[in-house]
Amino acid sequence: MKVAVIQLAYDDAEPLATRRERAADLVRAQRGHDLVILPELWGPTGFDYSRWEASAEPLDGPTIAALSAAATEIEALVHCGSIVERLTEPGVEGRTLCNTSLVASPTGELVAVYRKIHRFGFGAGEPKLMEAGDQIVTVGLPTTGHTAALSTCYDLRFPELYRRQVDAGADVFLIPAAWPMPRVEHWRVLARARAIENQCVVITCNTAGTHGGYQMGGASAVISAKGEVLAEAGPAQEVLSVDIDLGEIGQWRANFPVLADRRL
Ligand SMILES: O=C(O)CCC(=O)C(=O)O
Repeated sequence: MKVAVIQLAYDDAEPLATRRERAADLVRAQRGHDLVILPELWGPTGFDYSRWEASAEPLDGPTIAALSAAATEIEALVHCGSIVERLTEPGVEGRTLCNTSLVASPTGELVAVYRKIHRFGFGAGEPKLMEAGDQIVTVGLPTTGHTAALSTCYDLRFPELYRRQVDAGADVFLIPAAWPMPRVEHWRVLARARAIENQCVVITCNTAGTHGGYQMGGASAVISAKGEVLAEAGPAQEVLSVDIDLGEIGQWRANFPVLADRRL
């Protein structure tokens, strides 16, 4: 499976419509890849919370429209990163926003919707303004027989989520983020840990640039089920293009069957 990881850079000045067009162009430029992935909240911004209300959109809004058209054009599965979703009715905490990841199929259908379970902000940002998701979400990787599970940014700090994804049949983790530079070592180490402990391929897609006063960490990566870093981006905008041998996951799990030794 050939994957393109689009580590998008943005700042506070670029209008959302321009950035959406730029992201769709970047996806279109990845013809020949089976899977393309964008970062978390690349449109509304990860850290300028004041923009979230105005940039919220429904699941069938302009972001999925632009990116599902691009997915159809290049016939790839496209993880659109995440949007600020406008829910059709208030959730259990009375809010109408969610940090929601979307996946478009190679024929342009919306095939996965994941609402971020662990909200980041310690009382501000997501916990204050958004509902939390409560569903494990997986998506089949077309023609491969493998299954990817979705999570977002701060979720990476909660290993129990990934065990549940493994129990749901996942052997690939797709993790978009807006992870800041001061904690980039946590990002790198935790991504490798999730790969090693779960014997899963991990594909992370972070943001670059500075917005809302926060410098983003980059270091998006593709990590094998053995925990080898197959490719890693630097701190600036960059597209990683990696051919992953998904067959190695089963071989590694058979040769070193650590998951079979779990004590539940
Ligand atoms: O956990 C962290 O250090 C960063 C998390 C984050 O920025 C997010 O979830 O948006």
